[in-house]
Amino acid sequence: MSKQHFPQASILGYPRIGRRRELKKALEAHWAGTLTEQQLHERAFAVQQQNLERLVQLGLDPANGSLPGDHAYYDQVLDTLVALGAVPSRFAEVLSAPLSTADAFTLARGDAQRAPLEMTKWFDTNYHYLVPELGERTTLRANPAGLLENFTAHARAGHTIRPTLVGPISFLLLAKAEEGAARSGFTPLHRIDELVEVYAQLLAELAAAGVGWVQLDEPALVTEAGARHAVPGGLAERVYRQLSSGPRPALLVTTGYGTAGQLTRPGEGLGVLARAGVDAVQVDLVRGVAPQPEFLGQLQGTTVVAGIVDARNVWRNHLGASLIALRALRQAVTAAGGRLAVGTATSLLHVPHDVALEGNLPEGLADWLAFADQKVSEVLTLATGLEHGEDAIARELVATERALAARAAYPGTTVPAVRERLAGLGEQDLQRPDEQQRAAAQRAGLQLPLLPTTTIGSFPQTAEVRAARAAHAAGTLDDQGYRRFVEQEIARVIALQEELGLDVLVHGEAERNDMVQYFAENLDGFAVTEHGWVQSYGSRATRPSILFGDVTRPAAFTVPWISHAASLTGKPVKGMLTGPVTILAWSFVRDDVPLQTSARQVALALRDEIQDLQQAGIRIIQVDEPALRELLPLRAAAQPEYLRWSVDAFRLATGGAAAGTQIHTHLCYSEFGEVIGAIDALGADVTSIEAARSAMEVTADLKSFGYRRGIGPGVYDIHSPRVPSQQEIAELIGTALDSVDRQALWVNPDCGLKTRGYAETTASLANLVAAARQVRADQLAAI
Ligand code: MET
Ligand SMILES: [Zn+2]
Repeated sequence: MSKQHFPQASILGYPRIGRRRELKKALEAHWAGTLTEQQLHERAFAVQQQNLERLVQLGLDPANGSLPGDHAYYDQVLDTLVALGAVPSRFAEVLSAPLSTADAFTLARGDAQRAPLEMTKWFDTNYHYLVPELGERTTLRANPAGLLENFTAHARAGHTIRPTLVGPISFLLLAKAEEGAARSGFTPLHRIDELVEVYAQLLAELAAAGVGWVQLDEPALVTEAGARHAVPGGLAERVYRQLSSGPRPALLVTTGYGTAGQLTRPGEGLGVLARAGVDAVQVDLVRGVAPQPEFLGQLQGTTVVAGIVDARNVWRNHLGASLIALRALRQAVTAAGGRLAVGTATSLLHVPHDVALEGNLPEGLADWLAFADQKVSEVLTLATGLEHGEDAIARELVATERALAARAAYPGTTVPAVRERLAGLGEQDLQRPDEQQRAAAQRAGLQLPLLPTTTIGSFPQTAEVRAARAAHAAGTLDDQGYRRFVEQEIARVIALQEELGLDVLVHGEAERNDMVQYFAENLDGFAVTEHGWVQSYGSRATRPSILFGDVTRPAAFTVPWISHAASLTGKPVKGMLTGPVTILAWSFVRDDVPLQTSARQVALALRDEIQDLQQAGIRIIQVDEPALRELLPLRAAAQPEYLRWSVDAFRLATGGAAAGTQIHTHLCYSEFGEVIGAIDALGADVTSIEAARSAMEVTADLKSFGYRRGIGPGVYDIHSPRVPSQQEIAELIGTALDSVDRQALWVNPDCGLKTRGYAETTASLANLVAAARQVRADQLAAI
């Protein structure tokens, strides 16, 4: 069978939330009951249509399959689950295939009896997907209705979209074994043959309905043997041979987020898919390695889609360099019997819609940036350049060179004083006094009880708090009025904590819209956007800051709030900082200096802040690193180097703290097994860590690692409004005491409380304090 030619220019996916977050608003209105399901469908369709119209306006062909059909109300993994009819057994009582939109929301949000599907980060990004649950008998049944309806509706409006699904291998590798199923050694991948049948059926139905192209995303193909999501050798070939052989639309298989197959043989994985029969294969040239001619083999007319435009960062593409790379690749691909097309490295889901929406960026910055819409234009420009030569895109090439030169020459890009300070650092700057000395000084200075209780930092962000911050940002509340408001809020939170009887207090973080953006706003070298929203999960989006220059700290910025809190109580107040890795992980970072250089710069700014906090008399300082695990490279070979510099950045930030200053850190959002060594190497005196949902598993891991310093495994899950009982918390503390020395154990929630309401927060914390007191008394009695 001769292969279909994939269009010369396309993108793998586009932001789904809408230029003004229309989809978010519609979803939330629907969940709140003010929008019917029909109205939700209409609004969502309108958002999709607006996006498609925009893409056509930017130059994508509306008819040849270059328009992505990656719409999802909540998550693309969830939609794939729906299309496969893979209803998790624990929902089988209330849901059955074919699943409706309402059913999908039940899976995503849970119901009174059932917790929602687990959510976890999509590869090394800040996007969260819902984790499918599969057992030996989970039903699998093709459910093409949603895909077909969507395709047909858009076709009627003149847009031929390319329906997109997560591919079978990635779907199973990202799924988890159903509880109970895990015991017999079952893994979801055992179901691959049945699942491939279901995909084959879906493809057949799509083909019958006139769908021209389907995109199957197989990012798991970039992981390696031994990794968490490892793909067994030979599997991709077998699966795609089978999928290619039946009746089907033309197939594009994407492998974004790295290099498919073995890193040492770039191009081999691509060749395998090509020979298996798929029509087009996309490769990630940004995070991955360019295919080498000797590994490609015969491509048999396959289109190779060169993912050359970065879809995870916001910088303008260096068109000239890209064109050179594309030409070299075209030569290799053509020699191997393939064709070359141009695309993005991954879906543009990871970047905001449009730079043109921004009105308040620092001078010049807009011209250096490319959000989704600009990236679409870049893909089109590169495709034109590749086909018709440089002259055809001369204007764009010149504009790019000019922007890059202006960026390099901008005074904030390289700040000599920062570079000199970095160059002067040595190992001694990362070193704190030895542990025993620290422990003794802190014991004497802090006088904490056994099993000290504390919280992770933020208190509920009420509508009032958000309104005051918005009024201040809009200029309707002046600085003084705002300061007074935040100080009152701090006083309220301090009084509440005293009343509850917590041992180490926090100021509550009312002044922070977001734990990263607040730091970006107060450090030079970062810019914040107005409309730069990026989907994080479901209806939630974050607005990452943009790091564009060397980092400096114009003035102490947390000190006034923390000292105010400390002035109101006799108890220790914990200063609250966000760590260097997390600040970078949740921002768009520079592409002109190594990430570790930026991490050291941020660390120095935090080091100065810690100095100032100490000077103000603050004796406990927490440096949050919830994203430490998130940036861990997918490739094992790259992990040690990352862990070295990320740990060093934390140590640089905290290395100036005196022996008597207790440094805390906080980690959440992940499985920590793989990075326990790094957590230990951070050297924090106390580490609070998410643990309630995994029944304190992490404490056992820490024990077997030999971790000995303070540890606060979270004893209640703050992601749900449920109030844990005193008994339940006491039991969790008991479990933790099986692995943790009582002198080292702290009692705290899993994470910050800012998304919670006051009623449940107060009740939960009261139970937490009571439970700690109960166990404390038992322990003291046993001594
Ligand atoms: N200090 C922060 C808070 O309490 C830590 C959050 S970690 C995602 O909100
Ligand atoms: Zn947290």
